[in-house]
Amino acid sequence: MAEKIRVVVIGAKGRMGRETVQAILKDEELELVGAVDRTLDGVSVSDVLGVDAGSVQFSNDVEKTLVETKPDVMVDFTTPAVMKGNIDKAIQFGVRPVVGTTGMTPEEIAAWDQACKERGIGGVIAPNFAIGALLMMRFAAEAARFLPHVEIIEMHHDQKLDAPSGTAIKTLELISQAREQMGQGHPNEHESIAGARGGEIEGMRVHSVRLPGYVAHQQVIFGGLGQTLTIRHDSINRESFMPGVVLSCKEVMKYEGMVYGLENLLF
Ligand SMILES: NC(=O)C1=CN([C@@H]2O[C@H](COP(=O)(O)OP(=O)(O)OC[C@H]3O[C@@H](n4cnc5c(N)ncnc54)[C@H](O)[C@@H]3O)[C@@H](O)[C@H]2O)C=CC1
Ligand SMILES: O=C(O)C1=N[C@H](C(=O)O)C[C@H](O)C1
Repeated sequence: MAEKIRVVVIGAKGRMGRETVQAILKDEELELVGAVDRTLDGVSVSDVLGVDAGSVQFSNDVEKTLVETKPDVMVDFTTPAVMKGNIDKAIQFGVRPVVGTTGMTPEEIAAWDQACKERGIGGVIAPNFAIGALLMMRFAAEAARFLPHVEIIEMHHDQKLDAPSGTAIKTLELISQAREQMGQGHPNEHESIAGARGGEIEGMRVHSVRLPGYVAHQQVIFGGLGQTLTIRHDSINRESFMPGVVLSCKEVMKYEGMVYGLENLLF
């Protein structure tokens, strides 16, 4: 049998991290060799997460974990503030980053792409790993060719740090590539409450809702003459992201450079 792909998970005690640990443990081609989270050091992953992770212990030190466990792949589900340093370290040690954490700039992605190529390794940055969300983005880009007036409402749990979501930003990027540059709405519109019209990317408005009860949801709403079209995706739990995470851990072994968007590995 081929050697397993060795994976460490950073942010392993978080909502996405613990789901990822379980998905890796279930997959026959992947091996969990390390788990990192902020406050945990030398504590059994099995004990903390209630799974059978063998002898793998938590560490609170990304660099030490990368050096000692020599993984092929580092999966990051942490925070916008710490994810960047983790990607830099992974590339420095020749470990392929698979990043779900949102909140990076196009310039940073371009620099990591260059660094991965220089190191001869692949990387994945995926604002959303759920196949339904990728299809939503694809259909939205297609719809924008015919109905170019568009706004997004994204809805997430109230513990999310970044707004708008990485998925909303990626959707608007894909739409702006698909439609002609244009203005939207009334040129003289005025907000009597600041922020009422949401954020703006290339003339398109995005509205972020944060409430308990939500997981991850997005509506892309198009308006045309006498009609509207709404494309909606709902992640009703975090298992929805796992096939994409597992696929990325495998595909990232096969190329060089940083891929931004799982659609580039799927479609
Ligand atoms: N790409 C995708 O499909 C998805 C992406 N996300 C993104 O993933 C990120 C994480 O989301 P959640 O799991 O919901 O957050 P969370 O808050 O539940 O988990 C983050 C974890 O990172 C740990 N952490 C923070 N600083 C750390 C450090 N310096 N070193 C090691 N660990 C550290 C925290 O202790 C926590 O356990 C967010 O940016 C979110 O937007 C979430 C869901 C899906
Ligand atoms: O924080 C989350 O939960 C999610 N974050 C990602 C994003 O910002 O788009 C992906 C998904 O929406 C869940």
